Amino acid sequence: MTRTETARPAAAGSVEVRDLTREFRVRNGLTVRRLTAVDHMTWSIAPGEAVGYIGANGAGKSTTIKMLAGILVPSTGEVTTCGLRPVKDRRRLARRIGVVFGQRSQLWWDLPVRESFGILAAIHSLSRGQERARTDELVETLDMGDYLGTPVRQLSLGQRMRAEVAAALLHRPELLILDEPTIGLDVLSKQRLREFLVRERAEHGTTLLLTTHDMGDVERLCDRVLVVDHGRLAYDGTLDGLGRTVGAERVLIVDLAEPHGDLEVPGARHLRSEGGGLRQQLAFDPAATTAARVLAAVSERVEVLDLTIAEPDVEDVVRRIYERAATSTS
Ligand SMILES: Nc1ncnc2c1ncn2[C@@H]1O[C@H](COP(=O)(O)OP(=O)(O)OP(=O)(O)O)[C@@H](O)[C@H]1O
Repeated sequence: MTRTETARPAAAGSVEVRDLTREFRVRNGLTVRRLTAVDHMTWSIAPGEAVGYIGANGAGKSTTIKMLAGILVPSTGEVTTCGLRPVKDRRRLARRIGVVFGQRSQLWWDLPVRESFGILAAIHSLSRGQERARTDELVETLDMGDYLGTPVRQLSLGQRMRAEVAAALLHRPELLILDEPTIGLDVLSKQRLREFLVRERAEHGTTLLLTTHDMGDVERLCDRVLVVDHGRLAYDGTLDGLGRTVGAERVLIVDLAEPHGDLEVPGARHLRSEGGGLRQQLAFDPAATTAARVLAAVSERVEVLDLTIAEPDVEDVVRRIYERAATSTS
């Protein structure tokens, strides 16, 4: 937290969800059926935590987030965001949270980025001085100087996402909610955005809640993971714990100097070979061994020119959780 900031209230950035349910009426021809998108969920997030909210397509993530932000009304149950009732206190809440929906822009499409920031600063009643100081800080850390004068519609996806995140953080919210912040970004843009978010949290103690299908986001940014499955909470804990719970594997991909038959090394499972054995993939359980140990074992046998470590895919992890849930209830 910076020295210039005023003390934050006790509930700063917290979220509390109790028995939260949201149903939709879905029309199919002449029939209307009820769909439970969020199903009696109970969990909370403490001030300053960084939480990944993950689950398969249609699991109920966006619906939950919309209720936290006051965009959707719960069917039953309770939600408290930063100590406020999101729908009733929506305007007060808007001053205390920042929301980025990857697919939807909060910027003015035809205006230069700088002007969008100016409008948002006015909406949040920032003084000229506050606006300038905060914009300068965000422009520098997010490296946006080159396109501040460019209309939003002309920005690349990576540039626009940086501008979206800056827009959401302009008023220095206690809670930042990001829905798929890195979707469609190239590796460098993802890395930049993640580094920025890590720094922002460290400096301002901002609570972070993000939905993502990219395990890298969760790994780099989150202390805790909530997994949602068909509107219900399926897991609450650390990412390591999640990997252990479902036995999520990582994959070491090695490029060899010479073609070689399928590599068999202790602690790893040969997945596939390509290029006549020049590139090989080995799966390993990060709870049981490390990438360094597997690589050392490979290097004893062959000369390695290059390597990559593939993270477990979030969909894969989530699928495994469903499989476990299905077998434990059958
Ligand atoms: N306005 C709506 N009307 C009817 N059904 C809806 C509405 N919004 C969401 N749903 C349904 O609710 C369920 C949960 O949707 P939601 O968008 O919350 O999922 P999600 O986990 O965010 O998925 P994704 O990862 O694809 O974004 C889905 O079956 C979806 O079709």
